[in-house]
Amino acid sequence: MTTQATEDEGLHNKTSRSSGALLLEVQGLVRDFDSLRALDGADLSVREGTITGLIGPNGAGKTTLFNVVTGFHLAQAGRVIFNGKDITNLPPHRVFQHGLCRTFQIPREHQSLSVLENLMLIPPGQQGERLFNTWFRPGAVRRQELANRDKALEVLEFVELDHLHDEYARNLSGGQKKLLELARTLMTDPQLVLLDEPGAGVNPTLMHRLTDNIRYLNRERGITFLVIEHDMDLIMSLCDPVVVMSEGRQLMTGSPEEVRRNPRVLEAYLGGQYAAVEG
Ligand SMILES: Nc1ncnc2c1ncn2[C@@H]1O[C@H](COP(=O)(O)OP(=O)(O)OP(=O)(O)O)[C@@H](O)[C@H]1O
Repeated sequence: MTTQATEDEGLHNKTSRSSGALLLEVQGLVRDFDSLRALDGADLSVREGTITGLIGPNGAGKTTLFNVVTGFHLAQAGRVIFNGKDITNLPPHRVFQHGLCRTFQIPREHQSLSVLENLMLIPPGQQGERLFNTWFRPGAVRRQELANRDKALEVLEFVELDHLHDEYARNLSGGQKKLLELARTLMTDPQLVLLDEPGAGVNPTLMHRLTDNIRYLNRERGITFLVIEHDMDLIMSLCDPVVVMSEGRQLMTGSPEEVRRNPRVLEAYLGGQYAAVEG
């Protein structure tokens, strides 16, 4: 690639990162657990086309924010706007139908189902689930099952788990389970995927595969990502912008470099993870 092309590409990325439409807006979220305020007026924006990072010290409220945005926990105050629609406190399956998917810090695979079956469970509005269709339109149900299976196999090939399609999900390694989690989100053609610590417990080889997949899906399929991660090298190389949370609210948003240099960010990490940010 020529220098000019590289520069043009850099310019294009920079422009799209700063000017893409707002896809997710989190405004003033509050969530208490008994006397503990886990989210204390949390704000966050994700622009279309970005891989946005979400960092912060342990207990900052990152996973709680994911849980509230995706309907797994109720917000006590604040709003979640996705694609211009208010989705605050919708149940998880309704959030999912809007095109917003997530993975979990600890993968939630169906252990006693095969890898392929784990994916075939996913698509919303499966014809076979509706009693009317099962009785009166068995052909349509069968066609959809076959289409789901084809799509599942295609997704498994993409994440390079196709050779394990018949394996029980419980037998996968930690890294393979993370890939399966990503694969599950891809069954729905999502607009935004929230990844909760995709790198945790994943060996370097699978980590490269996972980050390559995320970059490809972002660039070629237009999927936007919001990524919680403690591995600062991964965040700094994959994400732009990076949002920093501390004590239940946003501390700052900036480029990886701006975040790395901000003294308030270092201060927030003092007492545990200073080295991780600095390094
Ligand atoms: N279901 C829950 N019940 C009670 N307290 C909770 C619950 N979920 C989270 N918390 C508390 O809320 C605070 C924020 O937790 P959260 O998991 O959102 O932080 P985090 O930034 O994701 O941390 P980490 O990086 O360690 O995963 C913590 O003090 C945590 O103990």
